[in-house]
Amino acid sequence: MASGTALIYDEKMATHKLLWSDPICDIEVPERLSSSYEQLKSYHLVERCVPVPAREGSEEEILLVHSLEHLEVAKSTQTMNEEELKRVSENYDAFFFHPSTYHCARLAVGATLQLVDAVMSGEVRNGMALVRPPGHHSQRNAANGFCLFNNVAIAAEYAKLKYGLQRILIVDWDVHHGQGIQYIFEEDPSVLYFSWHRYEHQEFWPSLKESDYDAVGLGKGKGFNINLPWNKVGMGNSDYLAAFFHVLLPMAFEFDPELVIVSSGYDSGIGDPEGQMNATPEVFAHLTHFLMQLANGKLCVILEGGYHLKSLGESVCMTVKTLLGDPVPQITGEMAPCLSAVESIQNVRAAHKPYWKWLAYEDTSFLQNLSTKSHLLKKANSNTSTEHETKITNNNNTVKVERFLELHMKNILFPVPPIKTATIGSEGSEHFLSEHVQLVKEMDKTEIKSLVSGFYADLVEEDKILLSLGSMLAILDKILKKEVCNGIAASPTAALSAAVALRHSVRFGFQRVLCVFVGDMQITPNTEDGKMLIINICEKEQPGKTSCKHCISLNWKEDAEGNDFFSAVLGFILPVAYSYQPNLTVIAVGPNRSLGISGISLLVALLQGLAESRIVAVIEDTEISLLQSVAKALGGASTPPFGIYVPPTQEKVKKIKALRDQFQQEWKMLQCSVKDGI
Ligand SMILES: COCC(O)(O)CCCCCNCCCN
Ligand SMILES: [Zn+2]
Repeated sequence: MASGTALIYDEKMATHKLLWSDPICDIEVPERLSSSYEQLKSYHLVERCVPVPAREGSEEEILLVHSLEHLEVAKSTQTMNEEELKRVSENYDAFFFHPSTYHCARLAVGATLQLVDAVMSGEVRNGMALVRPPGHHSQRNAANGFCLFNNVAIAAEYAKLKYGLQRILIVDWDVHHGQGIQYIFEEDPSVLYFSWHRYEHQEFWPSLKESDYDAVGLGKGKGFNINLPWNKVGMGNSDYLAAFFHVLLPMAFEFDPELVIVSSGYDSGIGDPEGQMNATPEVFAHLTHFLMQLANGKLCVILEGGYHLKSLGESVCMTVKTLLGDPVPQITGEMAPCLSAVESIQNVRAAHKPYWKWLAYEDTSFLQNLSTKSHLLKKANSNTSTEHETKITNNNNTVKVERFLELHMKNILFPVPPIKTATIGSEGSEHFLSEHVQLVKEMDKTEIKSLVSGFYADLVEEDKILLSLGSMLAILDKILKKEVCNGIAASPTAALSAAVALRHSVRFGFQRVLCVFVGDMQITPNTEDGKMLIINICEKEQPGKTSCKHCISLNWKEDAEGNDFFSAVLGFILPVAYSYQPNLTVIAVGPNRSLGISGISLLVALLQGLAESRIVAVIEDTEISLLQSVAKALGGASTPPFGIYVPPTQEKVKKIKALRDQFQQEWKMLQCSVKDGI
């Protein structure tokens, strides 16, 4: 498994600039690149990356996507004077040429391809290319929206040709629709293109009908083009996360890409004049973290838009920090997607139902009365601004946004704990030690007894159990004191250890502890005070135990063939966990687990997006291979293979839907459809 993060930057790409006055293009300034790079330096992130030089993309590489005519026109501008440059620019929508534009655009293509090579060759695991001019609007025969050559589209064609790839995922989180990419791949089933974009019912540029949710691809490409339109401004962290949980991630895991390329525009971030959205920089750490679990971690992030320099710089730093494997910062804001976002999510899921196994049993009955429904929604949306809208209006005064960004940025980049994972060097633990893991000295018996005597003392009759509790507590203490990021403890009684860990953490002062317990949970601590949230994944209904807000049991028996657990992880566990906003996560695996190792490892990897990646794993000491796989997931040494994808059965989809209906008022990140009767 490759390691390391590439950073590709060449200051020559800052030469391209607007020579005349043009209120549309004047936001695409050279400082976008230089200030992002300076910000990375100021957070000491440049030195932690593997520097990879840019190069000029060759004409042949550019012709993978563009016409010879387009190339020739671009080439001819190098010797033009300002008058001629202005004239040729006027042939395009929102584009400007400078004498250096052609050279810069070739560097942008070359930088992107250098990143693809570095990742595909295994020289690095992932990386980011800071490039301009950007690419996702440019088309076979036209420049458009500040873009001359389509860097990301060329990269996908290049990767297919050079590495024989058959499944490439492009995620476009820029706030504009990358219509260029859509046109290039809309009949191509080997490239899955996902874009969200400000749309406002086709009001917002480029105001295309084909940017709406029902543009699903053409011919063999049907189902491989995903458009998620934002019909209101002010979308925030919860809307973006909901889009990942309920649309992109289930598609991505079913597609199982061999490479992930991000059209990484940050104009979808707070403060940006183009996007007018509310999402804060740390959301890009979460989005990046999710995509790192795909394609064995092979992830290429390519800069597109982003025009508020401070917001852009912070978001770039959040992205690179996460690519480097640092803990993911706590997400801020109310975890509740707005009505308009949920409506778009519901629409795009319905549009894609015919093309995806995970959507086979999607309830699209709302389409029947869509005519009245969408009319009602539009009417409702037009005269009543949702909470987001009001926020954005009073956010509009840039002073407030600037102030927010100043304050917000200070405390984001918290000190990274030096050690990632702690465990006890007890017998048998040598299997799951890896270079990231630090041995923690055992607690002595008296100390343990005092700690444990408070509760469950009667349960602790044997020394063996006492010792294992001591080990777990020694590890847990390191995490609670933030000396390490996460830890793993083997235990003869996982249920008891988990219960002790929960109680100890709450007594230590952690107010919201999430516990995901896989298997039979003999002891269920009292969760009335909301300081714990327990999700118990077990094979069968526990008699007489009904789920409540803070103690949910999810009956799931994994399919024999492979991993069908995605829909539960993505559609239920993560949305509930993100709604709860825990500041510590305990994942425990007891006897009679009903999940496979790959499902549990994927869950551990994804749960690292919570609580600044603070996780303690408590696992039955007989589960040697599970201990190894979870230790790898915690150490970040490798993304656990998530096994063979198996779509959920109708019965399981119904089970998730029933739980979602039961809890979506409490845990609002579960919402992915507009309830009947607006
Ligand atoms: C990859 O390009 C990055 C980008 O998507 O941010 C470019 C935005 C172009 C925005 C053009 N606005 C035209 C308004 C016309 N009334
Ligand atoms: Zn954009």
